[in-house]
Amino acid sequence: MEQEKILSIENLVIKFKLRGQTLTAIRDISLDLYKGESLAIVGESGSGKSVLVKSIMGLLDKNGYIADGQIHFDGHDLSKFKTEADWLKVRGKKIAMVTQDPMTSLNPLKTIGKQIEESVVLHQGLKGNDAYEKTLQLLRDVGIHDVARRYKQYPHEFSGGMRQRIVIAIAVACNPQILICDEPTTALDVTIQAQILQLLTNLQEKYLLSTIYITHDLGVVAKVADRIAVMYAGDIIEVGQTEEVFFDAKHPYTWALISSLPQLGNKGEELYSIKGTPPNLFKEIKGDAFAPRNQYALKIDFVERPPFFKVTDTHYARTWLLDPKAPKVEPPEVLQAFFAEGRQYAND
Ligand SMILES: Nc1ncnc2c1ncn2[C@@H]1O[C@H](COP(=O)(O)OP(=O)(O)OP(=O)(O)O)[C@@H](O)[C@H]1O
Repeated sequence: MEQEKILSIENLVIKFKLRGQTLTAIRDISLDLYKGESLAIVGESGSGKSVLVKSIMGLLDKNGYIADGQIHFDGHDLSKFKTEADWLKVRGKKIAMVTQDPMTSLNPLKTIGKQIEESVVLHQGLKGNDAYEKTLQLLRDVGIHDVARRYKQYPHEFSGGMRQRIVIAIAVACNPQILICDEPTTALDVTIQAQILQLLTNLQEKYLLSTIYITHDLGVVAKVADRIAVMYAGDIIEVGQTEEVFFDAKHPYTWALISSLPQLGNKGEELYSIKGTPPNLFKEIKGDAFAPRNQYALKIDFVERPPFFKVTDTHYARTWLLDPKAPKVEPPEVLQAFFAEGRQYAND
C-alpha cells in the first residue's frame, strides 16, 4: 500500500551569503515524510540538519535563502513563502518544534500551567475551565504527577528532564501535524534521555504525529525512528528503514558512523573516529563529498555525484559502490559481525 506523504521536499538547495561569498548548506535534497512515521535525520555537526529543518519552519537566518527546489506541505509550497504572516499559519501550529534546550522555549516569569494553557486556548479554541482541564490532561500525558500543584510552578522549579516534558506538552497542545525534535535529549543524562524518547514515542502514537528527529547520535535514533536519513555535507547519502540503515548500510559514510557507535567499541579500545574533515561548503563539491575521507572511494567518486541506487523499495544509497560495474567491496569486518547479529535479531 502506498503510504501517504505529509511533507515532500524536492531538489532543495539552500545557500548562505557570508562576507561576499556564498556557502551551499543544502545540496539538492529530496526527502518525504510519511503520515504517522518517525524519521530521523542523522549527520555530523555542520552536515546541514538544522538548516534543513529551519527551512521547513521559515526560520532560516537572514543571510540564508532557498536557491532552488520545493517544500510541499498542506497544499502549499513552503519554499515560496515570503512573509512572516505566511509562516505564522504553519509554524507552531501545523508544525511544532522541540529543541535541545528547554529553557530557551520557556518563559521564566510565567507558570508552566499558564504557558501550556496559552497554547491550548490559541490552538484548540478552548476557554476557561475546559482549557484548564485540557492543560492538566496534557501535563499527565507528558508524565508529570500532582498536576494541579505543578500547574502553578515556574520553569526553574523543574529539573531539565521535566522542563523538556513541559516543552513537549506545549508543542503537543498546538495539535501539530508534524513535530520536529532537534536533539531533544542531548542535554539530558542517559536515563532521562531514554524516558523522554519513550514519551515522544508514546505521544506520537496517541496524537498520530509525524515526527522528525534531528541528531548526530545514531544510537539515540535506533530506539525511536521508523526510518533514517543520513546527511553528509548538505546531502542525503543514504535513507531507509531503521533496520536497513543499521544492519545493511551501503554508504561508506554510514559504515563510519555505525563504526563509531560505543556499542561497537571493545572495552579499553579507543572508539573509532572518522578521519579527515568535511568539505569546505564555500567550494563547489565534485563527485561524492565523502570521497577524500573514504578508503573505499573509486575514481568516479571524485568526478561524478553518485545517483541514489535502490537497495530495496524503502532503502536507497548514493554510493558508486552500488553500481553494477563497481568492484565488490565488503563493509569493514567489525561491521560485518554487527550486521549479521542485527539480521539474526530481526529474524528471531
Ligand atoms: N547563518 C549562516 N550563515 C552562514 N553559514 C551558515 C549559517 N547557518 C548555518 N550555516 C552553515 O551551514 C552548514 C550546516 O549547518 P547546520 O547548523 O545545519 O549543521 P548541523 O548538521 O545542524 O550541525 P549541528 O549538529 O552542529 O547543529 C554549516 O556549514 C554552517 O556553518
